Amino acid sequence: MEKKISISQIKEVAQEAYNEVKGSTGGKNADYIPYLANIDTKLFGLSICLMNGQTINIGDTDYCFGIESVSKVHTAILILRQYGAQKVLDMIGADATGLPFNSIIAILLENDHPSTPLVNAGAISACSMVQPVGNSDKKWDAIVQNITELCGSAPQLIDELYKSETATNFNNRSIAWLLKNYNRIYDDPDMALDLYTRQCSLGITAQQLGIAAGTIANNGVNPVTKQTVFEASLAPKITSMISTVGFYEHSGDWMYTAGIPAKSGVGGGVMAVLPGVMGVSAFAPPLDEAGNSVKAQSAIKFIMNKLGLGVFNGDNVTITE
Ligand SMILES: NC(=O)CC[C@H](N)C(=O)O
Repeated sequence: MEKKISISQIKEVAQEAYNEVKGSTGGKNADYIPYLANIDTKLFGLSICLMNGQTINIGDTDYCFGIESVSKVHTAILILRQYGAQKVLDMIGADATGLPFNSIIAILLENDHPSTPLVNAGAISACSMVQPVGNSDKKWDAIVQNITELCGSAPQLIDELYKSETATNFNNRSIAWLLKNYNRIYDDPDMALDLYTRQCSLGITAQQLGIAAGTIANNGVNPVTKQTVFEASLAPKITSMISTVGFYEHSGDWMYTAGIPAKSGVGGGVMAVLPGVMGVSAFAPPLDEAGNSVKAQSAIKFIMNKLGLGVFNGDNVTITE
């Protein structure tokens, strides 16, 4: 069905979502990475990027927080750009795990397969695939360049977070070497792990993530810079991956209740993609038990439900002035 929504309606509903959710006290900061435990729990930002390049920003949308697992989406896009959809499917996979993001059992259950680039195992594997293989500095440049293009501006490494995470990432070290054992690491395992840890430690704002989500929603063309970042045919590939596993073991509940593919990070960021309509990002540090920001989920769900939007609704949505 045809559905028309005005920009002022979106602004109003976004403000309402923000006001509604702002005071909620549920969840708690990630504390297995010491840096994240100390971030102000009250920070809250909400950002929407429309296909005409207009952004709507409410609250702490300029605050630079740890991108963490949201970066898995960006680097999945990078390897899709470098290898194409079929190779990514063959070398990593595109399956849901139904298990926590750092699960080792998931690797064993999938018959040695990292499942998807959007859990820790597949993300470390993705970092190992980034070209040029064998050159850590150039791989890092490619990762940062790709994120910069998706967001329309550069992320900034949070050195303290990088150190904090490197000093405590024992589970991820096991994952990297287990994958090596199964021939699912395509470069040096320690290098792949370090690149993964570093990309998770990049600082990003909700506004930047909203624009990256908007770039995916806009079939690879950044709505703000107008740059074609990736081929349009890759957009449904990345969106399907986000919808199957973006919230880990809560992904099904999320799609059922909110109707929008979204990816979380333990830094409190969430990036959500409504193809052809908008990118939405929200940031607030306290997390639920699966590592997804409580306030970000509530705010995005509120917007979707109130506007009657969702990828499964079958509507042809037009945004009017
Ligand atoms: N879900 C997340 O954001 C996890 C990212 C974090 N760097 C980790 O590997 O544990």
